[in-house]
This record gives sequence, structure tokens and C-alpha cells, in this order.
Amino acid sequence: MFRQFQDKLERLIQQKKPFVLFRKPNETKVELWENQEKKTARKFSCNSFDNSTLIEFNDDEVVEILIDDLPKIELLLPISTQNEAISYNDYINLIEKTVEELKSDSDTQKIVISRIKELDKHDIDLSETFKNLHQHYPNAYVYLRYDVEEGCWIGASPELLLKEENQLIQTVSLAGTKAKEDDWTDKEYHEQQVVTDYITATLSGFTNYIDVDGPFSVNAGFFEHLKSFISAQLIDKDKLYDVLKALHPTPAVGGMPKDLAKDFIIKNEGYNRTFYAGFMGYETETEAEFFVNLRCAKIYQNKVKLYVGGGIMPDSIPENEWNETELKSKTIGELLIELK
Ligand SMILES: C=C(O[C@H]1C=CC=C(C(=O)O)[C@@H]1O)C(=O)O
Repeated sequence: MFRQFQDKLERLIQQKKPFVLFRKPNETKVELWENQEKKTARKFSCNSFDNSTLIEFNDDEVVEILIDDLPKIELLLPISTQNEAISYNDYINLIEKTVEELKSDSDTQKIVISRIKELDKHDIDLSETFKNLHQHYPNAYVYLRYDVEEGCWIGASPELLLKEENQLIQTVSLAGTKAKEDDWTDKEYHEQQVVTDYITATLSGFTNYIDVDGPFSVNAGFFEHLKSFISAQLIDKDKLYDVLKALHPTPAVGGMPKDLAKDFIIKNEGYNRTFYAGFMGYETETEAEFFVNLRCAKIYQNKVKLYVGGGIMPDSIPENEWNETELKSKTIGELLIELK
């Protein structure tokens, strides 16, 4: 399999064709997918945050190898001439404006605000960085996606959006972030419960037997989150995409209610999230699994852009929100490996 994997990767790089590599949570193998441009039962999709772009790969010859055997990935990456990072003061003003919105008589309860942080790092070793993410985040969905036009995205997502197998669906309710040494308070438990209630209400129109397990404190590398595991029985298998549409964007990356929060984000955030906070995943004849694209970065020849955000509630403190996004930026930022 190694030879096949290497040949396929080399061919795709030489022909400048798009591809995606991913390692599912708790696995040790990495899959390589291309777009064979024909209808196949195996499909990978990647959807932007605002639903304006959907990329689909059909591939019935997916190859996989052990991560430790992942060969070097040498890509000609684009140069970024645009500085998209927001200043500290502008971010504080944006959070203040968001808090005002939440305290006003609008119906919004939570809005997730995000930003780009730029790192002056070049010559990233993509293969070694992928391996590093795999080692540090065993429970995450680790991926690398390349496209000549869009460049190279890499990430380690802690958030399952939707998994389906035999009409059993699974998702998670993710909210709250704390440093390892701190304790959870009632505030975070309440915040997370509101998200759980919102997700179960969203699922109730499509499913039976909704079960919630948690919340649990889960390790996210440099910090922890509160997460509940939600499962349910899908009433109609053909409604899988309707469930996906109903869940995206989740309260962990959009807010509540989702349409109001999404509108506020698009009008006020000041940059285009593109694929950050979108979702991606695969489908086969027997199962489907999609993840939210967070804890991700875009790699350029001359820099790295990290995408980081946090949930804003009426009692959020702007300085703390900046600090939280700084902490989240370490998830990928501290694991990048430069070429020797
Ligand atoms: C939006 C992000 O994190 C979300 C996921 C978990 C906890 C979050 C929080 O505590 O704010 C965020 O909602 C991000 O990392 O960019």
C-alpha cells in the first residue's frame, strides 16, 4: 500500500491536482483522497462557513498508510501579500459591540467571534507537522487539504458535527474553555447546557430516542473543554443532509439562534472565514462522518494564518476573550514544524 500511496501523492502534486489527507479520531492511518470527477459511493465534502462554497471529491480508490510512513509533501504554496490579522484594540471593540448586541433586546443569546492571527513562519514541513498534530491530538480529526487556487489548509478538529451509521447518528455539544489548572464554574456548565438543549431541540424534528452523555471535561491540548456526546435514531436516512444543514453552524462556531448569530458574524467580523468554521467529512456506502473545521490554519510560502474564535455571552470580558484566542492559537501554532 505504501508504494501506491506514494505514487498517488506524487502524481497529484506533479499534476497540481487537489487532494485531501486525513486521519480519523483515534486511528493510526492516514487516507489520501483525490477527485476522480465521476460519481462514486465514496465522497469527501468540504463546505465553507457561509455555505457559498462546497468542494466535493469522489474517489473509489482511496489509499491509506500508517501515519509514521507519511512521505514528505513538497508543495508550491502561494505567497500572501494581504495582512488579515486584526489589532488587539479592534478586536476588543468588536467584542464590546457583540456584548452590546447580546444585551440588547435582540434575540441572540450567544455569538462566536473569531479572528486571524498571522505567524511569520515559512518553509513549513507539512508531513512532520501532520505527524505532530496526530501525536498531540489523538481524539481530533487531523487533515491537510491542498488546492492550487486556495492553497493549503491544515487542522485538528475537536468537534464532531455528525456521524451516521445504520441510521444511528452522533454529534457533540462543545462549549467552554479553561486552562488545565483552573476549575470549571457554574457559568461554563450553564453555557454548555444551553448548547446541549439547543442541539437536542434541533435534532428532535428528525430523530427518535435522543440520548445525552456528559458533560465531560475533555483535553484539547493546551486547555480543556466541556463536551457532551449526543446520539439519536434518524427517522429517515434521506434526511441526513437536512440534519447537517440544521446543525451547521453549530453554537460552538456560530451562536444561538444560528441564523441571527451568523448574520451578525458576517456583517461585523471584518474578514471572510472561508473554510474556517465550515465542515468537512466523508461518506461511504455504510457510514458518514463530518467534522467542524476549527483549530485550523492556512499555510503560505511566507506565513501561516491561524483561525481562532470564542463564544461570546452577555457577561463576556473582552480582554479575556483575546487571551482565550491567543491560547487557542497554540493548538496549531506551537506544533508547526519548519523544514530543516
Ligand atoms: C471557535 C472556537 O472554539 C469553539 C470550540 C470550543 C470552545 C469554544 C469556546 O469556549 O468559546 C468555542 O466555541 C475556535 O477554536 O476557533
